[in-house]
Amino acid sequence: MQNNIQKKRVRIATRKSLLALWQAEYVKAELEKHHPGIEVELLGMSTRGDKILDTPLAKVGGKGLFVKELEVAMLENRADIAVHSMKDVPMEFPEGLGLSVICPRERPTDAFVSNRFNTLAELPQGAIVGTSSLRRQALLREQRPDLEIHDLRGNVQTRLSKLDDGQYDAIILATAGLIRLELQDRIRTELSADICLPAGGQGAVGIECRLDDHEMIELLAPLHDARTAACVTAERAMNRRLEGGCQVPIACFAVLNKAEDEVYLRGLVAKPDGTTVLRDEERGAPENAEQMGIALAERLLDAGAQEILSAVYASGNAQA
Ligand SMILES: NCc1[nH]cc(CCC(=O)O)c1CC(=O)O
Repeated sequence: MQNNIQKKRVRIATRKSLLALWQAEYVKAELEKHHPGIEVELLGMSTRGDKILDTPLAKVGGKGLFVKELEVAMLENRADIAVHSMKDVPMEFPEGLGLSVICPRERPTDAFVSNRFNTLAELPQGAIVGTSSLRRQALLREQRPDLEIHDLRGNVQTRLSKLDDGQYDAIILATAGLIRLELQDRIRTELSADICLPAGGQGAVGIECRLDDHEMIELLAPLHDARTAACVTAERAMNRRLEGGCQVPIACFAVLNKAEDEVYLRGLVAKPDGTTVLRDEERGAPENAEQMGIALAERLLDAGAQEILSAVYASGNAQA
């Protein structure tokens, strides 16, 4: 195939939240940097996840709540690519679509955000903490069974304004989103991965496109970060084997060492009330990231994860 790229126009499908727009603008700027003269356009869209705001996220159901409408736009050729938070991207793609790029990861941790307290340990008995993620809920309860966890929906700004209204003593948000929106001043502490292991893909941005659009795949290639991709591949393989996404009490987080020859993957499956947290880990070469994720998932299943996940699904507290 020849190397001179013909395509000069790229339409990016994106959600309209400030965080989604930041991510789409980031991809636009990167494309413009690597391909001077290219024309990049943002196509803002609402997804079901954006529209249903009054129901706890874990009960809304349906995979890919935040991505489906963007995928339809690509399949109908109204858009060329979609930019996603990897945490929200389902394990399987519609036929003809796939991830072609994973961008360099932002900080992957969760952040403790409060107007009155500096750390989780400082919270008084029975304090109210806002989060809509079963993973965060379980891991907070593991540390502090006395806390009251209340649901918290909406985009990052909405969640912060609910905190400021006094509805919660503290809330937990992804550090990456706060940094991207220049809201890092709101972070009191970053929760360590030992306490609050991140969700698979957290902090990473991915680009989905039509798999037969070879010109687009070639255009996007310079945005790919192989190091982040190795980590996210291991995390997603674990999630896929557990059939879990970000709406079940599953966490997985991989790091690559400096020599770039070893991936260290940690995973867990928790009861939503935090009384049981099954943790395990795996190390291996980046080329084996996928197999590592599967192996870790299978050990967790053997250790009792199947039972925990079946109970979560049966209670209707998670999307299938
Ligand atoms: N589920 C919503 C979502 N998806 C991605 C991020 C943060 C950015 C990222 O992880 O890349 C957030 C908000 C949050 O969890 O605080």
